[in-house]
Amino acid sequence: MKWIATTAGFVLRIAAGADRARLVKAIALMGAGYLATPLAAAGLREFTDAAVAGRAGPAALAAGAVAVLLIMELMLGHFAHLYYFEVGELAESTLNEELIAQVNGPGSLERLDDPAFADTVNLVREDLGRTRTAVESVLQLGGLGLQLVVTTVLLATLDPLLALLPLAAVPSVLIGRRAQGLVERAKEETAEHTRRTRHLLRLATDPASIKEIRLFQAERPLLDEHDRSWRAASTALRRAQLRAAALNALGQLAFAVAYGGAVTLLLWQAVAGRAGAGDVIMVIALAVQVSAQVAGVATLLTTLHGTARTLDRLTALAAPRPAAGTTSSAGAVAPAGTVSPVGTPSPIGTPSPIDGVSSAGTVSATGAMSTPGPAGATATPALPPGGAAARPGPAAARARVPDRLREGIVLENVGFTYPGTDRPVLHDVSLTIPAGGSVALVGENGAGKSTLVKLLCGLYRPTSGRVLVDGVDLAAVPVTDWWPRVAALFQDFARFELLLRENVGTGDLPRLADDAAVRGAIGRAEADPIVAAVPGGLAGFLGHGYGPGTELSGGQWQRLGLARALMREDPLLLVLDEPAAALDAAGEHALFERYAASSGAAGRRSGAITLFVSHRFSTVKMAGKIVVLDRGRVAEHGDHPTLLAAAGLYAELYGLQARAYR
Ligand SMILES: Nc1ncnc2c1ncn2[C@@H]1O[C@H](COP(=O)(O)OP(=O)(O)OP(=O)(O)O)[C@@H](O)[C@H]1O
Repeated sequence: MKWIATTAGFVLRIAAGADRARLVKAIALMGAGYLATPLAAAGLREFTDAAVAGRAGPAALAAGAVAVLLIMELMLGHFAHLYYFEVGELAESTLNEELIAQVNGPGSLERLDDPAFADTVNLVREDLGRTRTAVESVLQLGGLGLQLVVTTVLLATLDPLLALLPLAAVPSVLIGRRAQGLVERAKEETAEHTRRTRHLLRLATDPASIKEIRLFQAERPLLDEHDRSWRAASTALRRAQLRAAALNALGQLAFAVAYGGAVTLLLWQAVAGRAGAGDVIMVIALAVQVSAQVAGVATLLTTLHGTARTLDRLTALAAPRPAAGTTSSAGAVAPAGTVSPVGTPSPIGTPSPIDGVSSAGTVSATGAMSTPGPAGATATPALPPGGAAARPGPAAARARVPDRLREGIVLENVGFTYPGTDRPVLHDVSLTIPAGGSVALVGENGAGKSTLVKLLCGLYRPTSGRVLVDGVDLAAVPVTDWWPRVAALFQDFARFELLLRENVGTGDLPRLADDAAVRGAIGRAEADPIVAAVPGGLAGFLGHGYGPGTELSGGQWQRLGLARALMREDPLLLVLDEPAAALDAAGEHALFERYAASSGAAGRRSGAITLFVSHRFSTVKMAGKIVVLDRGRVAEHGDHPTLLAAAGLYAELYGLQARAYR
């Protein structure tokens, strides 16, 4: 039964944190309302005895008291509801924030790749919608507890044996809990089917995918698959719910027998002359209340049990989790300082491998940083076998991100396996990207370009090897220090359906409302025509998702994504993962020429590195260094003339594209 106190305590703490004054008022009103019910039964006894004895005055007084108590029961519950409803909404918002923090904590990308984590997030997201009910349940449970005590005392005054009546509730409560456990387990077991069903539904209704579904005439197979998933989930759930209902009925039956016994006992005493008419009326009224109270407690406990499960899931989200894959060092990460939902020392607050200081040390001891060659680039000498052992010991202090890059970024034997998989997608990547340089990553689909980009951005951590920024191991730097120095446009960039100003300004939150800064970034991305075309300009709403906004074309969304990436004026690393994929060829060329000029200036100013991924070789050849990835390995690197002369994979890919354009 400890879980009841733990869960109720948690819910009350969250509710008090949301609005203590309202919570106190709700408790007071609710307590008085619940107390009124058994007292009304006692009033009925007085009324009956006085009426039977022909005492009109006391009978009228008792009748008035009963009326007032019944009005209190109705009214106070209603007013309490107004208070706890608002408190519940605020508590839900608090828990939503907790969930958002869990899902968006540093390193969370790795965890979202884990299907079990994703399932738990889905379940919690659904459960949190019932937080208001949880607050209500806890208050009602308290009220019912109070009622039960008063009812038991009143019953005991008639016959001590009757005090045992509430005990008859215990089996039904325990059975009810077991029944709820069955349903919850079924929910967990079917979570994957439920997730798939939702995904298929989203696919079938999302304007972005519906075009392809229509064109490929995939509605039927999609619907069939949706039906199969839905059936698999709902059949198992229905079975569990039927079993739970049967168990609940069994519990209620046990209580019904006890109830009948109590009324019979009092009737027998009345026949024997040991009890009056008022006593019989009171026991009938109270026993009915006990029945309702017990049923209420059982229902509320099952609701609370659901809440306890939600807490377990929230705690599970916060718990460090061994990374999937083979030897990943990446662990579960959550924002520091968060408090465990159940009030126990939180795994959330413990230093995590990605935002704490790792044992990898602070400064590269390998001397691997090489000076830029004529093409502005040199390969990093690979570490000898056992190179990891040459690392410095545990860092004495948190490593710092340099203010400006003097040397550059070095990848040292970097390997990577996505969590939840066992197939490495990067193998032994060793590279030097000199400060101020511009690098193009090329390679066939699935070669690992975007993965490398994510590692450089600190969104994932290498499974093996290191990423060094001016000799500082990124693993030793809190990622939240690194991220402000990175600007990026990802291949799957976000479409923020917000105001145009917000869509772009999000790239540098402190300057979100700085129109000059936003316009500057828009200018650098050559996105001014979009601002002119959107009614309201910067204050215009984008997308149809949440209001009457302007829908943009794919290329226009990407331009704004680029502007967002260019909001940060002083990044050490600017990453553009296929920034021109949705742009026309002229647009791409103009963009890169302009972009190369400004990135050159940034490189001279702060040593900033520009890294872009592109499949268009007319763009790629502008880069100071080109890195060719082939199935997760660096196949070759160098500048355009060097790679052409080498007549390797680059020359082959370049030749193919050049011929296609001839
Ligand atoms: N989140 C993920 N979980 C598991 N595997 C992934 C994930 N993202 C990518 N992969 C796998 O990693 C490999 C490299 O993917 P990546 O996106 O880095 O390739 P890419 O070179 O950027 O390809 P493209 O040119 O198509 O964008 C692919 O085999 C892909 O299936």
